[in-house]
Amino acid sequence: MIDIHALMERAPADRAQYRWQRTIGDFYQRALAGSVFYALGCLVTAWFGGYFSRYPALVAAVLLLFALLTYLRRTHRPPQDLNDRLATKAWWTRHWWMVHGGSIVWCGFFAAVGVIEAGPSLVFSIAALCTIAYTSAACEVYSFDRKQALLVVVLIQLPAMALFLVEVPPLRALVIVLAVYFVYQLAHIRRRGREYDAQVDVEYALITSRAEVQRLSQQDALTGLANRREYETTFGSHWHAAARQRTALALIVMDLDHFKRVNDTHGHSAGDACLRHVAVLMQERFRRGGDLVARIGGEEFAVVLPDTSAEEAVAMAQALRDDLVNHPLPWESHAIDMTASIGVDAIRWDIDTSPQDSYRRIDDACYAAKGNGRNQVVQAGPSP
Ligand SMILES: Nc1nc2c(ncn2[C@@H]2O[C@H](COP(=O)(O)OP(=O)(O)OP(=O)(O)O)[C@@H](O)[C@H]2O)c(=O)[nH]1
Repeated sequence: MIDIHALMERAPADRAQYRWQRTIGDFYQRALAGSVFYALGCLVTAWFGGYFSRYPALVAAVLLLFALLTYLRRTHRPPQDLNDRLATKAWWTRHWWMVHGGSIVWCGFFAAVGVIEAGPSLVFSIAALCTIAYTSAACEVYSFDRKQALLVVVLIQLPAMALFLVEVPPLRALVIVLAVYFVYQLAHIRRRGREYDAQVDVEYALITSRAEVQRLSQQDALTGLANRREYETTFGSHWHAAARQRTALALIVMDLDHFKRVNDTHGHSAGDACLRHVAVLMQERFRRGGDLVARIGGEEFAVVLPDTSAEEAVAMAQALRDDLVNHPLPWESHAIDMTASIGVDAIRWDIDTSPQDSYRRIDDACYAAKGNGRNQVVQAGPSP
């Protein structure tokens, strides 16, 4: 069964795709009960008309067909992968055939009742009321596909109405009433179809704004890197997964040197440009899927490196330090030089007992790098 909330969580790529997937779920669920109601209408009509004894073969055949269609509609589930366009299209077409099959069977039964009764009897009125109820329900539940909804309404009644018009003159008045009601139903299908689309629009707007809110809550607005919150979540989950499997995980903590001077000398917007420049250099350096580059403070950055040994991480940190030195930021007529102090290490499973422990150790190494004269990489040792 397709869960609309789950569908909203997964947020399909675009609105058309969302509508398509939502419609498949709605179609399956809304078509489930249809044949049961047809069967009920047939039972009531047959009961009051004494058809069980007079026309047992007709009643049995109609009920059997409805039972079969109920079974088919229930078991014909939508494909698991709703992104599989071909499979969903094929499912869609087959499912409509099942729905139209029910309409045709009812129309045949309705026509038979009209011919048997040969006039507006109580039994015929029951069948006619059922027909009106079914067409009204079809306008309502199948409005997500206006053409198919129209076809359902046509197939349920129009062939029988044509037959009555020609073969059963006492029923012509009813045919006229049904024809008038049919015009109203056309308008009803259009209106409900528009409402369905409007509802999909609202849901999709909700999905996209929720995705945007989530993105903003994870992203640093100035640089576009992950923010501190996202870093903590990601590093925490990598840390625990790596601790369970005893795999390598490394962390780099980097603090820009004398950044206050950049602001004081060149202005705050130059400082902002430097931070963005550093972010670009870091993203270019750490491209491997799974690596996370984050801005975790004003001029403090972190890089989470899964499956990375201490030696590899130290080499990467050196390369990052070199990147900064070799790529000053072009600013107005000159260039702004930047250096950074960097702490780095792989998680030490013998001494680190939590992600916070690991961070503290490596952050201490970063400050040791500052203390040693800045513009250098220090590999963290055990906490003092
Ligand atoms: N332009 C800009 N500056 C920022 C931002 N966030 C923090 N800063 C500045 O970064 C500077 C950090 O200064 P300090 O903590 O003294 O560090 P520092 O000058 O880099 O000196 P050391 O870390 O000791 O090398 C401050 O001047 C902050 O105003 C920001 O988003 N944009």
